[in-house]
Amino acid sequence: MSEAHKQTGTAYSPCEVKTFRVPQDLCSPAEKLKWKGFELESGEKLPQYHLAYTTCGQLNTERNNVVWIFHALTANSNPQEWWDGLVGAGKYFDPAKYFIVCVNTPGSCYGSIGPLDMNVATGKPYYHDFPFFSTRDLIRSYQPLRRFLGIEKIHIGIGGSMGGQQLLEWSIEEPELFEHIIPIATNAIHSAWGIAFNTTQRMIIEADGTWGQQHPQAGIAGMKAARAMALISYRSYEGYALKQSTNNSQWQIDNSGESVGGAASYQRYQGEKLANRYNAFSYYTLSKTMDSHNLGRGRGTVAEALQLIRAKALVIGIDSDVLFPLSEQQYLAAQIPGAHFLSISSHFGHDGFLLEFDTIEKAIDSFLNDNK
Ligand SMILES: CC(=O)SCCNC(=O)CCNC(=O)[C@H](O)C(C)(C)COP(=O)(O)OP(=O)(O)OC[C@H]1O[C@@H](n2cnc3c(N)ncnc32)[C@H](O)[C@@H]1OP(=O)(O)O
Ligand SMILES: N[C@@H](CCO)C(=O)O
Repeated sequence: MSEAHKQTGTAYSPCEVKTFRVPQDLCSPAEKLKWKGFELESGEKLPQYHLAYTTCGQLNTERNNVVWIFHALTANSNPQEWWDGLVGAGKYFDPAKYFIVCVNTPGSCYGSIGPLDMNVATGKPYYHDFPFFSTRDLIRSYQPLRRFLGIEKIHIGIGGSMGGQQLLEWSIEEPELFEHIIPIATNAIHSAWGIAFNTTQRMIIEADGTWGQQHPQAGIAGMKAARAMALISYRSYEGYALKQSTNNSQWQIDNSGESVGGAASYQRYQGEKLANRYNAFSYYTLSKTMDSHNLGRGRGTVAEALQLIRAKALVIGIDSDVLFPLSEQQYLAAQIPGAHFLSISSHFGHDGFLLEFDTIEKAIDSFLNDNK
């Protein structure tokens, strides 16, 4: 454990976003001495990398109050911003009780090593040459941070979608680390259907004439269209009908025949909304990370890999999720020893894991009480 984390105070500590640099911040001289670069599954070696991470609350003296939250495709390391119904003062994951940790995924644009960072080998930003991180590489990059934070056990690991993929990888890589895991709307291996959606998004970005440029805004129009297309897989027919229908009296078309308002403007707005906070390079590379997800790679079969999990597991699915359908979570629960399965009813489809706070909170609470 690092000197900085030997002091375990009891005072409430709000969320703080920090940067962990490897090898500079490796916690022991022995670890520093052993450092020969971070080897990715691809064989590429990074001489250094950094992670943006958020901690909320404090590690208690027994070191048994850790909640590690994994974010999905486009979020950042602060779950108070995107899981505000579950994380924060007075919420289920209250920093007064738990030491909450969340790391921004490498490849993202929210502080961890990403495509707009400088490549030390060239002195220029990586852009298209950003090294490919698999989901397994992501969790391996978090391991030195865990040691730095003095964490030997994680009481609860939780994450949805790509966050759940990382959680499952880590639960297999270090089976004794997690006491409880709650993978939500996720899978054991990324499906042909999911890869088809992600590949199509990349094709849309590639079709943007600016994509070949070495510029932070390259491919941004493509990314807007890709996001709008992907949103259809993140939501559901019912969700659109509920929120975006234009009834006959309100329905209008402009002179070119384009619908005004409703789903048409919603799709455009959502593309713009992402473009205001993200870049096409991160979106492109992280979609490939998601496609690489395969718990069985190098471990026999997917089923054999899942059977290595030792944590108590609650697997949650969302009944209207067309991207990660319930059959994927039913499979996880059938293979993880002793796992429980719960289907949540929601109109929000896959994105329900970011929106159905009350139901998710009740499910977590009852699971933890039953598994004390
Ligand atoms: C640094 C960061 O910001 S990271 C945190 C944010 N992002 C993440 O965590 C990533 C994961 N989150 C998400 O994917 C999304 O935020 C979700 C799924 C949680 C919710 O999606 P949202 O877009 O917020 O919700 P929703 O689909 O209801 O859309 C609401 C927005 O669309 C707008 N909107 C709704 N209908 C329409 C329409 N017909 N036409 C135009 N705009 C519309 C609303 O005004 C609202 O705009 P606002 O976000 O600027 O206030
Ligand atoms: N809305 C989610 C989609 C993938 O789970 C995100 O942007 O992270």
